[in-house]
Amino acid sequence: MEVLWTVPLLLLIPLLMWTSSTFVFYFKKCFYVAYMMCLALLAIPLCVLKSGGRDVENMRIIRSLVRHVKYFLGLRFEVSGWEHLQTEGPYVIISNHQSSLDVLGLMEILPDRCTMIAKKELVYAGTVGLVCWLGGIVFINRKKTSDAKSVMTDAAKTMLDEQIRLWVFPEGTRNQRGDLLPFKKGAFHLAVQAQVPVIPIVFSSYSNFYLRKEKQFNSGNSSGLCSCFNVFLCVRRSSHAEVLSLLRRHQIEDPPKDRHEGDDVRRHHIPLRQILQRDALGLLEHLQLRNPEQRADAALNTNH
Ligand SMILES: CCCCCCCCCCCCCCCC(=O)SCCNC(=O)CCNC(=O)[C@H](O)C(C)(C)COP(=O)(O)OP(=O)(O)OC[C@H]1O[C@@H](n2cnc3c(N)ncnc32)[C@H](O)[C@@H]1OP(=O)(O)O
Ligand SMILES: CCCCCCCC/C=C\CCCCCCCC(=O)OC[C@@H](O)COP(=O)(O)O
Repeated sequence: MEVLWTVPLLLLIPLLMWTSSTFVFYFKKCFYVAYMMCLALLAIPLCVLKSGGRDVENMRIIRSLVRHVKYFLGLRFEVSGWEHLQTEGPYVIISNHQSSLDVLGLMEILPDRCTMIAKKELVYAGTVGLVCWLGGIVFINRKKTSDAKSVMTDAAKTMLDEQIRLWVFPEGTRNQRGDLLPFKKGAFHLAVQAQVPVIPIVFSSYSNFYLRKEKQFNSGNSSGLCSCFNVFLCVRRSSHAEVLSLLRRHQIEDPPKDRHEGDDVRRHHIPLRQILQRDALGLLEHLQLRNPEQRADAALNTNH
């Protein structure tokens, strides 16, 4: 009896996938969340066996478990600028944040001994939350600046003591408007306090295949094999000397002279944002030149 119901239901899914883009959107999103939850369930014992608990080394396991998920969603990555990540010691990575799908791009290039700063709510996300904790993710309470600041100050120390790299989304929230939100300052304080380089990474706009409001999660590729998901990652390493010279070039106040004065990093986010925008634009132009049919209109806008 149950079989009689199951068969048409199973047939209904491909039919809806074929006919309704909204269904495809929800199906892919649900699949993504459910599958990540299952992968996390698998990752938990592996992490505990490997490290006995919370440890940034667990990110290797998480990374290798997550990397194939893109194939199920029909996504593909193109990465440029790898060489800038091949740098010794700790650094802060900053990148734009469009969606929870960023996790896939992040895991694609995640360097060893690198973990993230995340909102504290994520730790309650079931098995995914537990895995985040096991992977050494630093959780902050965005509603309590003083708490978040002290957690990040501790993180600066841990970075140096344990040679850890930290990935921060300086916009502080997801943003799919095609531009960059004004940066929060924590990532730059972190870099100055730990005296480590900042490496900006730019994910090109997802708008040619993923639109949350319009409920679109397309394959977008006429070949029908998989969607053409071009995430161009522009990785540009900027040492403090570079940041400071940029500050000068933009005629922003004199740069701090040492790490204590360097605590005052209010001004750093401005040139770094420009770097992100300029690099993203450069890459989007490149994308458009190679694939003129693709939209580059969601380029990070330069009017900021
Ligand atoms: C198999 C497995 C499957 C499962 C798979 C697992 C997936 C595993 C991947 C997960 C991936 C996660 C991805 C998460 C993604 C997010 O959760 S994004 C949301 C969380 N991230 C962030 O919020 C970014 C970091 N936030 C910041 O840095 C913010 O600055 C803070 C610290 C929260 C404070 O924010 P705010 O108060 O709103 O604003 P802000 O203007 O920045 O700061 C206020 C003042 O504090 C000062 N300040 C800020 N920070 C500091 C500081 N550290 N020291 C001194 N002063 C500071 C500022 O300078 C400013 O003062 P003024 O200069 O204006 O005088
Ligand atoms: C008890 C169950 C709760 C279920 C919660 C669903 C958990 C999601 C599960 C699988 C997705 C895997 C990737 C998770 C990483 C999500 C990172 C993320 O995107 O966090 C949001 C944060 O950047 C900013 O949040 P807001 O834009 O300010 O809001």
